[in-house]
Amino acid sequence: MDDHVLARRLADSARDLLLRLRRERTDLEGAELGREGDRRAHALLVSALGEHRPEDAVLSEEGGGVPDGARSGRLWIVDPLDGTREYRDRERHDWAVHVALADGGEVVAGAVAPASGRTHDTADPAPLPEPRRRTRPRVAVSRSHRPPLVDALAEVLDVELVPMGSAGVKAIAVCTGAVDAYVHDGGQYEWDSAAPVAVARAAGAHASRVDGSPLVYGNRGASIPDLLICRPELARALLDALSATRATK
Ligand SMILES: Nc1ncnc2c1ncn2[C@@H]1O[C@H](COP(=O)(O)O)[C@@H](OP(=O)(O)O)[C@H]1O
Repeated sequence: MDDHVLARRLADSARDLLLRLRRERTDLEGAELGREGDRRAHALLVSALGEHRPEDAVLSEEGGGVPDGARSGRLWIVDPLDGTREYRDRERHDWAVHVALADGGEVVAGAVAPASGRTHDTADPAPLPEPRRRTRPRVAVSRSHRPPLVDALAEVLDVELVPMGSAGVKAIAVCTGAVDAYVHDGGQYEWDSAAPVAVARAAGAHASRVDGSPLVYGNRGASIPDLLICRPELARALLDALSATRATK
């Protein structure tokens, strides 16, 4: 099984486990349900990676820190449950499982398995749909950690902000054309963005830091606090507007 197919199978298995857990464990609510989901999906992913890729390092939101030498070698970066807040609410479907592989600091494979709808991956990526004739670009933004930078962006560029949970779900929204961009700032970790970046790039989208610099994985501390994923034809305009916004902050 190649890395792309493995990423997809693991993300799908963990997503199925999380859906089953939420359906069957009606005794669990709120934070307890989120914790149990995080714990069980993490255990599944780490055990399967140990079986299929015993030589590779693993970085998980629920695991220990960044392994030594992670920046130069092969590093699986997983978020067993992205959008934990949304998962706790049985009515919501904006959460996902992320599985990505970085090699030498670059993401090279990945999958995002959302609670509903199809898994997006690097094994069989669908290209971005043709640009729609919209007057205002739609920009996905965190619903619970809304960055001031994005509100400031909306003051210099005529965009519609679309709040939703989960970085992976927002990246998929770019891939399907439901939105044109996803902008984040103010804090995030490598497991939040690695798989979303892998699948968005495989579909032909632009992905970078908000200042246009490259996304490099396997860093000590695992922090990558900001992110821009967007349709390629919007990248220049958004980067220029973000630069103008940051200059006036
Ligand atoms: N300011 C911040 N600091 C740290 N993590 C943040 C953050 N803003 C968003 N995140 C994380 O990024 C992921 C996507 O966020 P959001 O759903 O708000 O868009 C979530 O991961 P988890 O759900 O895996 O904890 C969330 O915790």
